Amino acid sequence: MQKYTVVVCDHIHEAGLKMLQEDENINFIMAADVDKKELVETIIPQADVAITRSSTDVDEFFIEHATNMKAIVRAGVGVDNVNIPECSKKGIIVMNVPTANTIAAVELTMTHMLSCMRMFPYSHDHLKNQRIWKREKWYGYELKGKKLGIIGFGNIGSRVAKRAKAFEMDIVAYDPYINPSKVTDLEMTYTKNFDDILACDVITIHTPKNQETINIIDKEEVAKMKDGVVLVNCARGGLYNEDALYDGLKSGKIRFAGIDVFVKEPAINNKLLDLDNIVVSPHLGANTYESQYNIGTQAAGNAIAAAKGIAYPNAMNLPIDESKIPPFVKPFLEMGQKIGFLESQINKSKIVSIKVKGQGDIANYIDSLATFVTVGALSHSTESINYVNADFVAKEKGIEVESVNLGDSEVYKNLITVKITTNEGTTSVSATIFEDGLQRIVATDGFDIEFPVKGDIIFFKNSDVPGVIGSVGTILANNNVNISDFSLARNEQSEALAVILVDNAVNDTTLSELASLDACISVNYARL
Ligand SMILES: NC(=O)C1=CN([C@@H]2O[C@H](COP(=O)(O)OP(=O)(O)OC[C@H]3O[C@@H](n4cnc5c(N)ncnc54)[C@H](O)[C@@H]3O)[C@@H](O)[C@H]2O)C=CC1
Ligand SMILES: O=C(O)C(=O)COP(=O)(O)O
Repeated sequence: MQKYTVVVCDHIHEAGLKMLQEDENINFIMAADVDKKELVETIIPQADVAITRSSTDVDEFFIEHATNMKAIVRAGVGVDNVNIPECSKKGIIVMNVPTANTIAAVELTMTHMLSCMRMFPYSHDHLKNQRIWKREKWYGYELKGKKLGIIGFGNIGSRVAKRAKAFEMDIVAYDPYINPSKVTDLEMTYTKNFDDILACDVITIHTPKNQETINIIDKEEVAKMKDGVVLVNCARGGLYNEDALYDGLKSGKIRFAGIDVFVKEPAINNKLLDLDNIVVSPHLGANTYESQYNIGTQAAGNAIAAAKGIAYPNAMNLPIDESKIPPFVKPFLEMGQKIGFLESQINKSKIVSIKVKGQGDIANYIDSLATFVTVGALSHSTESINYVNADFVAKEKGIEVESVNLGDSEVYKNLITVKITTNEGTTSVSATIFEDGLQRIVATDGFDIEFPVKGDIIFFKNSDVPGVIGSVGTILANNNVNISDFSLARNEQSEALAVILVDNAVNDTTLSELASLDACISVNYARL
């Protein structure tokens, strides 16, 4: 029985572990307590799939050792510690579990916000640990009537907004990547001006960590804020520059901060911990039983599916999200791959360029189509090629891949044309899919000729003189090759092309005999 190894690199809910344990095709290794260097050097090389959380960096060191890896499942949302481009180069699919911990992160954000307003952990400590009853020391502020600036209005940010509204806060949201109505429909203020956020009483951030968002709040932004502002960060360390945060808290410009995440975790030596006006938690945004149950079971299910090659839910580096494409696109992608494969067999030499043109609605998916064509074109020369690394492999091999959207199609509803240039020449194939689902090539190398995209195909090009078809038929018959379909076309240079579909594989002797006919210009053979 085929067995796949799934390595669990960080702690996930036991219900997820049970799923892995009970699947007879899965050999599961629990490595959450293994030292990270040892994990990478000794266990990761065995893994078909790894499940990780924020404690395991999927960096170059990790990826270098992931010699068998098909997929990585990030059991959570943020993938800032996963080097996705390097994974793509190696053909490793990266998946996350995007919404399973939303509520946990939302509720932790509210916890921090309220804790900051009432200095709750400090009054708690005063009474519980220091046994001091001093009510006059602990005056706080109310959320009601305060302006809350939310940076990032996605799954978490938008839900924080709804809860804050229930506390009668005025919400101002900054997120350039959403439709403003997502905010205004909730009777909240949408802004494109970041200064509007800086003018708020309380600011919370819920964006991914990337080049655009790192240090989105730095010294300059803190300087523009209201005196006594409260800052909350339950997204990622470094979105608020930690030095700016420290200085702002130290000076009192920032009255209080609620921080769940740090640039370097575990953050036991972070200087922010020395301050008296900060509430901290050790990256607990996702730590509820409900959320960890959801994440653990979803991550395990997705890891099992990926290990078996059945599905890659929430894959982040596939060329196309299959759940979001209209049904007519997928057969075109499959056909594009077949055409790439077909053309690579006609000119068997180094590919220099691949040009993919689309007409009709399919033209909107031309980049994805180009990826599938590339996979097909390189599949016999590059064993490790797949949809994830196709673009990188092509670049590495110096192959120029171009995709062109030609807009509307005149004759066919949708038409794709694939032109592949090698050191030995250029081939071009145009194809469509008819209403009945039939995949047909409708032109090749300037000949208008129609034939199905399947089977064993001989391309016989000759000078257009009498008697050639008979001779071709005789050679094939003498070699026991049965013809299933025969199409013929001529061009203006008095050349003819016969595309002959045959029932069985054609050997080199047969092809040489065909090539030796006087009228023959070229013979090519492809198997799909
Ligand atoms: N502390 C914790 O344990 C947890 C932290 N997180 C963090 O929270 C982040 C957000 O999570 P979700 O809301 O689920 O993600 P999401 O993808 O639903 O929302 C992110 C939002 O940020 C917006 N955005 C992106 N760049 C922006 C920019 N430059 N300025 C303003 N807005 C921008 C996006 O348009 C999107 O609406 C995650 O990326 C993760 O890093 C998530 C879960 C738990
Ligand atoms: O899902 C996220 O982005 C989180 O930050 C949660 O991280 P964790 O899985 O708890 O290490």
